[in-house]
Amino acid sequence: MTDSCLFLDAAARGDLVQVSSLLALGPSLLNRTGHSGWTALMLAARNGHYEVAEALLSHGCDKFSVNNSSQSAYDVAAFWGHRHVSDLLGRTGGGPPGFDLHPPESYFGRETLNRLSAKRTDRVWLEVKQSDPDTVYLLFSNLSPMVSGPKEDGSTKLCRFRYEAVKDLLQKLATVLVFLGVERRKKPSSSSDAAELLKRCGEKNCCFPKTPNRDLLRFSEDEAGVVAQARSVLAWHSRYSFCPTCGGSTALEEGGYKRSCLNPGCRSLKGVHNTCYPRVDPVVIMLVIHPDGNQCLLGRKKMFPVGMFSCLAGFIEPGETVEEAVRREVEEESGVKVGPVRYVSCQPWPMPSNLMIGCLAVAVSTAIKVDDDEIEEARWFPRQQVIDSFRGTRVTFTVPPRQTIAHQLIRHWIAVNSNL
Ligand SMILES: NC(=O)c1ccc[n+]([C@@H]2O[C@H](COP(=O)([O-])OP(=O)(O)OC[C@H]3O[C@@H](n4cnc5c(N)ncnc54)[C@H](O)[C@@H]3O)[C@@H](O)[C@H]2O)c1
Ligand SMILES: [Mg+2]
Ligand SMILES: [Mg+2]
Ligand SMILES: [Mg+2]
Ligand SMILES: [Zn+2]
Repeated sequence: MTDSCLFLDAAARGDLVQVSSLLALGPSLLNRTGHSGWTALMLAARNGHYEVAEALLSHGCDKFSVNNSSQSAYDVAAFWGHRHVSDLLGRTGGGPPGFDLHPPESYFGRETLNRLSAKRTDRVWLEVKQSDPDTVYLLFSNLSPMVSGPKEDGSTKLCRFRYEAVKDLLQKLATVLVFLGVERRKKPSSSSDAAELLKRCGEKNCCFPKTPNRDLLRFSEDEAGVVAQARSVLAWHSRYSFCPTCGGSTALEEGGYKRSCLNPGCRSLKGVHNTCYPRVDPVVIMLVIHPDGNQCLLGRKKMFPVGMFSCLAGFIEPGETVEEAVRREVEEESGVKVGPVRYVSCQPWPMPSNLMIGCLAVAVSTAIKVDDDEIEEARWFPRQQVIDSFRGTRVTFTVPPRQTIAHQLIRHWIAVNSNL
């Protein structure tokens, strides 16, 4: 083996002693490249060898150089999930311009409220807060929030009300009241603010939108998180009005976060039962990457807008891990077999109450056979074709809207510049 090969091999194995001694003899080895343009730093990054990466950096190696697939060492570490190494290397801008490496905070995922869950059992506190002139109320009808807009740019805003405006509504038997929390950043409140809110009660432009899938994507990030929380809890109330254990009537408790059975003999009253609390359904959503690293698998359901392709997704079944659910759903829906699975980020999806668990998954087979019941078509899309779709140049298909985790996962893959 040449010194160059020995050096690259030692870096890939994480052999700090050999890396250091070879460097002492031949400092020019530092930025030497081997197969496919990989440097020692990239190989150390690939296998998560922190100390070797640190030593190479301290000798002044070029951390910005890229291999034949345009990956920097940072891209390699980030793709393989070696967070400690990618943090060490810092952001290098390895992905194409316009593609951020870190997946952005998810739409529906921002927590602007402190839920103060401990206060849910404090009836006196809740009652005082109910009539507090500073308390803000949001109204929902058939799980749609009352909004003003849409404005010219298509965005909408939640209509906010004060106690005076809603106190009659609160008396109605059918009204479900949920305590969402207190604002983390207290906005400077002024009397004119309160007057403004009251005035909006009769605002002409307010309405309850009818198409949740589209209309719920029109909020600011701050409001989307509140809408997701409220809508999922209300959806649970609307579907679980009777006790799932005995079919008896139930009463709202704990600021709208619990329904207790009114039948004194019911088993659900003994011990803690998840049937009494709002439910969340975990769903895996995954971008499957071709074994060649340069294509991804996207599919379309019949109901999708014409030309749109998205990540495959499916409900996690009882007794299943995230990884197993990813493998099962991908094989069911596309016939493709999946090996390694890595979690990327998640998104609450309030239609009605899913938690989308976003993963990258590496395929170990490539033949596609779709499940016709669910998927109309699934295809391998080359990286460049996906980039073109995002950029709006030579568009051959459309990606889902930016508010969806599907969109963010695909973007993330482009940014990490994967080439296995
Ligand atoms: N945010 C996003 O980017 C995004 C993208 C894709 C899908 N989604 C959401 O993910 C959800 C699941 O995806 P899918 O439809 O492909 O799942 P899926 O592939 O598991 O198929 C859905 C079918 O599974 C059955 N099912 C099993 N458990 C269920 C449960 N708890 N609730 C409802 N149906 C259940 C039903 O027969 C249903 O028709 C969808 O409801 C969709 O709203 C979100
Ligand atoms: Mg599915
Ligand atoms: Mg399923
Ligand atoms: Mg499925
Ligand atoms: Zn019961």
